[in-house]
Amino acid sequence: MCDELSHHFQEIIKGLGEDPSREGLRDTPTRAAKAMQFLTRGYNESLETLVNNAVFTSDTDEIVLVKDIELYSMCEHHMLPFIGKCHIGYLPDGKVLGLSKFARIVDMYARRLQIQENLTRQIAEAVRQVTGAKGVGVIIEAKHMCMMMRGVEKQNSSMSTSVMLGSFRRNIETRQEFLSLVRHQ
Ligand SMILES: Nc1nc2c(ncn2[C@@H]2O[C@H](COP(=O)(O)OP(=O)(O)OP(=O)(O)O)[C@@H](O)[C@H]2O)c(=O)[nH]1
Ligand SMILES: [Zn+2]
Repeated sequence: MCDELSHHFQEIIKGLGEDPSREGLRDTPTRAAKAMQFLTRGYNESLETLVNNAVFTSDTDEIVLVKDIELYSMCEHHMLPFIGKCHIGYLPDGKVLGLSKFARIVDMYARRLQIQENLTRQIAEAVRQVTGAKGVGVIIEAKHMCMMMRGVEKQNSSMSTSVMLGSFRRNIETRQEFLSLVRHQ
């Protein structure tokens, strides 16, 4: 797989009019193939393995918030990075998830070719599936290199996306509490 990717990167380098045999580029196809595999390693992960049964019984009945989880993803339109942070809140229903697992879930979906809206939904649905929570809210704020380095070249705009499930969707007070926790905590 890496060999095949590496071959394609060599062709890309040639297509750009560069000489893939010059010293600085000699190992670049292999490096680039490895880097790209790293950046999309989420395809090789599964929710079950990642969670590793780290779901614990708890009678907490307040919103749990995990804020400012940094994320690095690749837009599926240009294969350029988008970079930002993710906030996840949930209202447990007898079970809580190991803290680190939220960041692992974010990475599993972020490390793929993505659009931000789908990424947000996939994270929310995974958290709901794993915890059986009464409600889940996910917000992502990100900057897209395809809008900054090329195209419209806007350096200061960012995109916010959110997905609210269960009580976060139905109950305005729960949703407001989540939003104010994200803003103020
Ligand atoms: N909704 C959404 N759009 C995205 C995301 N990442 C990139 N895009 C957009 O995908 C669109 C692709 O538009 P096209 O017109 O097909 O491609 P393009 O000619 O390269 O577009 P420009 O970026 O406007 O130059 C652009 O508007 C991008 O800004 C994302 O995560 N969500
Ligand atoms: Zn893009």
